[in-house]
Amino acid sequence: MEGQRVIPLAQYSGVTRERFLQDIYPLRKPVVLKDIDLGPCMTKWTVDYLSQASGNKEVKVHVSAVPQMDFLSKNFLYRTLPFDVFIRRAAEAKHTDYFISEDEKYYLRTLGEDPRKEIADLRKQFPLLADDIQIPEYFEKEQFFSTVFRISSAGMQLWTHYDVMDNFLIQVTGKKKVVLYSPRDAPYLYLSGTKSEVLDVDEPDLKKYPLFVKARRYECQLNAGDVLFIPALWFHNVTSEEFGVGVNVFWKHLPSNCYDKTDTYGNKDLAAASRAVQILDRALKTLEELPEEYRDFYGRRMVLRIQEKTYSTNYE
Ligand SMILES: O=C(O)CCC(=O)C(=O)O
Ligand SMILES: [Fe+2]
Repeated sequence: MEGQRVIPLAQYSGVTRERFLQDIYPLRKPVVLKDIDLGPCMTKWTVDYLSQASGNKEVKVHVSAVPQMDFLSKNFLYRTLPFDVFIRRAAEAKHTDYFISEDEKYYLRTLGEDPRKEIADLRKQFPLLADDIQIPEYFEKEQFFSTVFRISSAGMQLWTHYDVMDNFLIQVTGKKKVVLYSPRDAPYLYLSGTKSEVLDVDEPDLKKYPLFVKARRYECQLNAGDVLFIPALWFHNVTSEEFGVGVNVFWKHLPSNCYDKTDTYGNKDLAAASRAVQILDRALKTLEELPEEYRDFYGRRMVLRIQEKTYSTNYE
């Protein structure tokens, strides 16, 4: 976007668990951690090796004719492929076998065996490969939620969204550009559930999304070996500049009973948040019983009350 200010993320090198927990985690801001020992995956995870290690495991992938995936127009397909076929296609620019076109793009976000009930865990779904990666466990064992493969073709862009768990996005191979927005800027992102309708964050349609200019754009480049800490609720938009293999680990920042028990992706709103939204919907339905003049009056007063009671004064 013309002239928009970009706020670079802070970067730290060789951060230990102790330092992370003391100095970085409490700030609840995204940061890039460099030079962390991620284990043998850093040299081992070539296309050939990945294909051989877990080749015949079936994976469900996103396939798109264009690099910018669009959840509104659904310009992508879901297809199932053996892991080795998927890896080869994601790594090549032109395909001889394809679903849509010879330059279609691929994206994999791994799931549990039964995606509705089971949570993604590399140790269960890819045990051989899981041994190659040393996940920075800068949280208690009980807080662990999931480990997810994020593998994409060069150019692929994933829409802006938030997740409800804390997250380390570990870039093992390839390069990514990640654009982030604070949870505070949610009012400017035109949300549809957990996703932003502003798909093109570089050239947004400002006639359609005029408030988007107010969203402060944080940005980082992830190179092989980098780990991005994404706190829960921080929006992220990810573009793979090269074919690359990433793994992300979600963990629970709050006590387990705060989360939705049916959440297998790490992106269902907290149980109390969903309940509050339902109650608000009922209040809105009730306000419809009033004539416009009164609805407006009580509506404005309720907004004020919500602001007074919920907004944090802890602004930067
Ligand atoms: O890197 C990607 O492909 C997306 C990462 C992401 O959305 C996440 O880790 O929550
Ligand atoms: Fe995410």
